[in-house]
Amino acid sequence: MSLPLPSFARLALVASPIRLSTTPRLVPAQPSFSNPLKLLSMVESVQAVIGSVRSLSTSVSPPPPSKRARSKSPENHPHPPVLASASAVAPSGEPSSESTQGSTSHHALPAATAAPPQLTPEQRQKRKELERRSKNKRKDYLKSFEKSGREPVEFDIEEMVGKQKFDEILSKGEEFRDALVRDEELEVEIVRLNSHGDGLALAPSGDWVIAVPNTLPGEKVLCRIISNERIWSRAVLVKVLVKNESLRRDELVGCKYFGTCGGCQYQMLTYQDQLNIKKRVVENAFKHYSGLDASLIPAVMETMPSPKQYNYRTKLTPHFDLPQELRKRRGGGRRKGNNQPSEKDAGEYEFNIGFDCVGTKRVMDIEECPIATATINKDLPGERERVKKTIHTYKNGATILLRDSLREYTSVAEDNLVADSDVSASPDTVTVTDHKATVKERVAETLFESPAGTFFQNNRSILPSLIEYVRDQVLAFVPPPTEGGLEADRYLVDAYCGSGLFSLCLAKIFKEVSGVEISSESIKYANKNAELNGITNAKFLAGEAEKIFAQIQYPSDQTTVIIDPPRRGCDEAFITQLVNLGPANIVYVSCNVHTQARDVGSLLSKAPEYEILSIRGADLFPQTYHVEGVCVLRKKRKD
Ligand SMILES: C[S@@+](CC[C@H](N)C(=O)[O-])C[C@H]1O[C@@H](n2cnc3c(N)ncnc32)[C@H](O)[C@@H]1O
Repeated sequence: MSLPLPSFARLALVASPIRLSTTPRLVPAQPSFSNPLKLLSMVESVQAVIGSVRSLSTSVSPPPPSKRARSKSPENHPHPPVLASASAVAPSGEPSSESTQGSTSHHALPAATAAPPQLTPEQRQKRKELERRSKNKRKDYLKSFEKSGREPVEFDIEEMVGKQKFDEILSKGEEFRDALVRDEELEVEIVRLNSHGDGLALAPSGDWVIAVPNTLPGEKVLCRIISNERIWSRAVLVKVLVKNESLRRDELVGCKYFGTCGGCQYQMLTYQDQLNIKKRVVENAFKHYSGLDASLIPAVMETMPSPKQYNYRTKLTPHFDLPQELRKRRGGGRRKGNNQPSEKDAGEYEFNIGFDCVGTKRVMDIEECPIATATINKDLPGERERVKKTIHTYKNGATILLRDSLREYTSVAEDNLVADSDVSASPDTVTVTDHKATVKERVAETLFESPAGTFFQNNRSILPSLIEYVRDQVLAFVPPPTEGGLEADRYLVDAYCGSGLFSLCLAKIFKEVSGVEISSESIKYANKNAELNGITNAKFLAGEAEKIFAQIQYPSDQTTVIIDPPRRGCDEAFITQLVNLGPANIVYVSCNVHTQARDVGSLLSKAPEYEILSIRGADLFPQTYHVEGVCVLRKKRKD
């Protein structure tokens, strides 16, 4: 019987010496293998592929444990076109002559040692160059795979080209071939969105996928290829030829840069459609990354909407590269004295300050950002001007920080915090640009201070609903009664607590709360914030999240743990100790639903006594593809 051909997901199984890091990677559901012989021969076949990869990339060394997991996932649309099966999506046309030539070279890639027949010196040179590029791409891919596992887009590709073809491409080592020619323009039909909000289309060859930002399922578009990735190519939209009339609402677009700036993806959609898309992203994350049987995953709830859909971002970080001209004038630092660029000529340099363009790392000039608060937009021109005037003082490019802070807690009217009509700069808020300066926030009645350079949630308008939702999840759990028949006390562990958002907002419903956070600066402010709010039942600890478990002695059946880690998710050590504590309730909040799904799967595999009660996305970043996940778990009661 022919073996299922290896994919990189399975490749992870055999790359165990590299995998045995303390940090779990974003690895999707693994198939269970009942037949050890089959597994063994599959391992051998995978090792053969690894061998060929390693022979091409001898310098790949085990990378450090995961620091960051990329937020990508497959995407389904609220009104998805029927996904064609592999056979139904067979090539709709022959590859162009250029791409055919390209693929000839790439097909030869796994057998890089075999001498090519009768090639001209130019052809040999070209072939060498392609091999070098593929080798580098493989190296990069392996590194990123070690960090974050299989990319969500790969699930889309596998479904679109068909599993058999997908596995075949990997086994032949053809996944990095230059399948499409750069700058080539192609007419394609978008069949779905990926988790980054890009439309995905099958290339004419039928065994490759093209991602085209700013397109929607069902649309026919003209796109221009900009780069080849792993089994897919990036393209930019040239023109929508046939638009999706039921989804595309270009009149809703609220920004003059939309379509060119890489910051937002969904401005051409109604808000409800944005929420529906995000719900599908959460569903697919749990389907592909939790490794759980579908029966254990409850139906994903409707996405929690943001009261503000524009002017909500309280933090903006435009960046810039050092102008080439300035670099040249510095002469690599060799020029001395009066020849050095000075304040006098700072204004001469032309450079952009803003965000990356769609699909590239080129910075585009951004003078206003309608998803940022009106206060930030009021102060953005001044900050840009300051950078332009002082550019000669920068050694390199940099990122500038603008944070919207309340001036005083007392003066802020509730509707200034949340109303969508707040489009002119509020007199109650001020922009802070110094990383060390203090930012003031209020979430319902709870007041917060934190240094501008540390973490605080960026959409102030949705925080009251988010906190209320989490509070309801905690209160829905009634701890077993005490001997006197009274409701027992509740305890909270707030892991990855920042400056105390969850613990302090919820302190009232607990007997005691304990927060842990790696940033000692944030912990300093968490303690200050407890004082600021007159909260006396909160303790905070600076350190790795798992350190908290040695510090608390809460009765597990009365304890809730809130987890809100960075994008890379929780460390294995944390999950193990969480399982040892065995709290009654777990509320896992995450800005990366893929690592969240992975961690929840890992938790349930270690502790099957837990069940998932609910999964829900929260829209902290309207107009963009980002979605925050909230997953509630509970220990099954014996009674
Ligand atoms: C997404 S933020 C959440 C913060 C807080 N819950 C809030 O909503 O404001 C994640 C936090 O985890 C912290 N962090 C990162 N790695 C950590 C670790 N290994 N242990 C504890 N905290 C960590 C970061 O400093 C950051 O403040």
